Amino acid sequence: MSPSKLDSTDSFGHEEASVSCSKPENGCVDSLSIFHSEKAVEELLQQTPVAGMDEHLIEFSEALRTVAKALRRAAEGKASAQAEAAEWKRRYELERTRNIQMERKVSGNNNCEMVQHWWIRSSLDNAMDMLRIMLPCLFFWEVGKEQNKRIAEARMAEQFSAEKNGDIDCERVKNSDNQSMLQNESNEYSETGCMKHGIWSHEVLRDRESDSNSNADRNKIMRKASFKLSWWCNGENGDQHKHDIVSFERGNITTAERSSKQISLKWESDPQTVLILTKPNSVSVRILCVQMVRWLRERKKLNVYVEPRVKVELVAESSNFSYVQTWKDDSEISHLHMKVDLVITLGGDGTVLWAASMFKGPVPPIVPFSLGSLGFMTPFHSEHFKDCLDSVLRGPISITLRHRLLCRVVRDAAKNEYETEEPFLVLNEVTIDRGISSYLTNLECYCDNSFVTCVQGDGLILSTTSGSTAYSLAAGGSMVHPQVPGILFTPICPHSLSFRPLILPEHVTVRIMVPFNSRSPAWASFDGKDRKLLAAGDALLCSMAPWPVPTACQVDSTNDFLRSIHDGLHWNLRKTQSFDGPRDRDL
Ligand SMILES: NC(=O)c1ccc[n+]([C@@H]2O[C@H](COP(=O)([O-])OP(=O)(O)OC[C@H]3O[C@@H](n4cnc5c(N)ncnc54)[C@H](O)[C@@H]3O)[C@@H](O)[C@H]2O)c1
Ligand SMILES: Nc1ncnc2c1ncn2[C@@H]1O[C@H](COP(=O)(O)OP(=O)(O)OP(=O)(O)O)[C@@H](O)[C@H]1O
Repeated sequence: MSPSKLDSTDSFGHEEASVSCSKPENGCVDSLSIFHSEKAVEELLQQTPVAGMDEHLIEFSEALRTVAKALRRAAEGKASAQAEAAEWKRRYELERTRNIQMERKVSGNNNCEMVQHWWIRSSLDNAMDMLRIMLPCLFFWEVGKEQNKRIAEARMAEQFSAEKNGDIDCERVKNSDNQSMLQNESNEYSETGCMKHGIWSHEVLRDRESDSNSNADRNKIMRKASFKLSWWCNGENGDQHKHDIVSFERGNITTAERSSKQISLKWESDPQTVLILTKPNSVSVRILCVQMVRWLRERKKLNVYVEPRVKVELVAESSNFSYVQTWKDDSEISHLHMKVDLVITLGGDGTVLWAASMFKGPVPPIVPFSLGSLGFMTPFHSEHFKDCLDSVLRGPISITLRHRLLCRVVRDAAKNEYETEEPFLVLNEVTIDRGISSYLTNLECYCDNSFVTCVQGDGLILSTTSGSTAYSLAAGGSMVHPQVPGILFTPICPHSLSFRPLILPEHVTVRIMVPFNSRSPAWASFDGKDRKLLAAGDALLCSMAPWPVPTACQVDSTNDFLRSIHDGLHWNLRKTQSFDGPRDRDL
């Protein structure tokens, strides 16, 4: 609408009402015309002799001003979203053209590494995913109403369900063979489709070494078992409507998605490949491993992977175990997550830590059997392994998504070269202590660049909530439900009476620095392993990793956690006071 049209409006502003209705054909208001309209409304209102008019007219003119302003803001927002979408589209087209050319080259050379091919497809997928995210955003801007948000959600669900049925999947050869998952965090988001109340994970994988005995099988396409995650609260429907953190429309602040939801894993195709990891030097573990491998292969017809050490043990037991698969060198471990549907651990908590440490990126669901002395993370009993595995393979199962910390050592000499040191992913904690030094450690601690404190004592533990029942607990930290996202900041023997432990939110980056005036260096260790020297000027950066460790629950994460602190630690165990004796009768 032009300003001149507005000039002809009568003094009651009737024509003004058409500002909000008048829209170009594409259904949205052009930002320039809105700007003019708003200006025109201002001018009109100034020209209008307000004095002497009744209150309704004044109210009406105020309302017009508000409407015009709101329309301008909406149009500006939409324009910026459109510009962003156009930029993504342009990048996508550019990448596609480049990749088609590269793909032609790759297909012309059969000896060329498939790695390259997968990487290209993965980049394409990333771009596609961005577009998929941007389009519903645009849709929100244009319509801007609750009801239409629901339509957009339904569209996204349809799209993912189409993928699930293979409409898009056939185009997607996912999970690049790129080993450096840690260097390309965005890969994580291209590997799973995300929905409001669930995640689907379904990938078509090219298995390069599915059967090392058969060359014919080398290029066989292997489909990893697909599953769906959904989360729910006790007594609440999983499809409940998501609340925004802040609702501007009604002026009410409501909380975001609750983090304490139970997560359930439902297989959408049958698991085919299982990796069994075992605690070394244990006779009971070895006996159980033999029985389990046999049962999984003969009864469940599953492919079984074990560590090279275990393969040697199994073949020594019987040559029939030659079907069991393993790897020859450690570099192959980085591909395991692409082949394995399920990991089974036979041991204690240390074996679960070991299993987690093998996956430097996404981790398949872990079923931990207890063959240790404590077992905070090992809820399954080995005597009933057939029933347990039957129900896990059938699904659905409750899982605990255990957060991990991503830790990087940054040397004073290489402050701007993070990639020079390989990062560590810890499931329990990273500990910075005085090692063999007899001096107090002196550590400067920062949280997102804000100074926290200086630790003077034996050291500091930065723990996950899963690790809260391990070393951090022994150092006086709180026990925290493993599904609570957060970083525990627990000093070890601080030489100060007031140094209480902290729990920091999950989104922060903690930086621990050994100051130049420190009398001695410090040592960092990761889940109790891999000690690294931190000299004066060196720092350790620690933040929440994007790849949690999913562990299967016996009942659910809360029940399992409470059972483990009751059974494992005898938490708050006290004889109940008897009924007889003195009473407070006056109250
Ligand atoms: N003073 C201490 O309590 C202390 C000292 C050093 C290390 N640790 C813990 O040991 C862990 C390494 O475990 P490991 O098995 O390789 O070494 P380990 O064999 O020395 O076992 C240490 C003990 O910690 C228990 N543990 C491990 N993770 C746990 C968890 N999340 N919750 C409750 N208990 C847990 C184990 O069950 C085991 O009993 C480290 O990550 C650290 O948390 C504890
Ligand atoms: N597959 C493995 N290869 C090498 N080391 C392993 C493996 N599994 C476990 N470990 C190591 O063996 C040690 C003991 O393992 P674990 O904690 O599972 O047994 P445990 O000490 O008997 O159990 P608990 O701690 O409950 O008493 C740990 O330090 C762990 O890192």
